[in-house]
Amino acid sequence: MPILGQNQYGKSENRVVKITRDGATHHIKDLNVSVALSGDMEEVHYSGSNANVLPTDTTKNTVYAFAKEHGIESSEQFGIHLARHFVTSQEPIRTARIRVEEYSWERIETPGEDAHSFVRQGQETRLTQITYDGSSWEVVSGLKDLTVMNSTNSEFWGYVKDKYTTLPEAYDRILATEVSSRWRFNWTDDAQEAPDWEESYRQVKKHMLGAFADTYSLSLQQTLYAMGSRIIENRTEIDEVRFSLPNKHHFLVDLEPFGLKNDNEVYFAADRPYGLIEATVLRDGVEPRIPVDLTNL
Ligand SMILES: O=c1[nH]c(=O)c2[nH]c(=O)[nH]c2[nH]1
Repeated sequence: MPILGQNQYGKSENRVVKITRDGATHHIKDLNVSVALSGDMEEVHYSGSNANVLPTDTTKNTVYAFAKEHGIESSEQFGIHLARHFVTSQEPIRTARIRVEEYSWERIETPGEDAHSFVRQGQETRLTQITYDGSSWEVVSGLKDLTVMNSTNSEFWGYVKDKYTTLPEAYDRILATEVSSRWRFNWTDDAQEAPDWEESYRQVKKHMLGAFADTYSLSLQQTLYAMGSRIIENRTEIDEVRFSLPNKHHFLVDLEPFGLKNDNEVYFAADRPYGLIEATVLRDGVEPRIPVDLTNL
């Protein structure tokens, strides 16, 4: 008889918006929450017995009920509450994995006292993934779609050249990328004090952007390592950072045919193909756990 391999189930992409009303000042948390549960689920696959199956519909309801009962302090805190609930309340459920995408809203400043108008931020999407097996936690947070550019302080030269190489060496180029990153917290058990998740996110983003801006870059690889190192060196709660950085190439346009000199001013922004630079930066002595392919996380 064929054997059942890894399996998980749950409701994906529960869109939950929580408004907290502090008088006339309102606060928004806007999340996309995906629940994946696993445990003693052989029977439902082998015979169709649903005796161990908490319906995916119930997992959806739990997300909404928890938004009311526990509030949404941070994506991480919310995910931790949910994961703990599923594992501790249902015997057959051994592991819960909660993924959260968070969309941020910026307040529209108005002259009056009211503070209930918002504009969706066009910047990054914040991410977290919580995994709980009843004894230890793994929290991997991150972001995607954070587009950044340096209009100078980037070079690329001295690379290998073979008979197919045509790329001219660049001594002053644009460096642009759309950052996708994940970072793993070293908080793993309830006995340790949990990090301040909101402050941690703000600081990680600040260090990431600071290192991108400050690094005089000889390659995107070097910039990536600088960004990761800045986080590891400044944030003791984080042991591992992974980046996937598409090199958003900007090619100088040849304006000679029009009798014009292009003095590093006019570029063609290519969307594909793109160089894809990916790496993990780790605290010394730590084993990597973030998957190599971030699209799987
Ligand atoms: O920063 C870069 N790294 C590369 O590996 C590379 N390869 C390439 O063609 N351009 C670049 N730029």
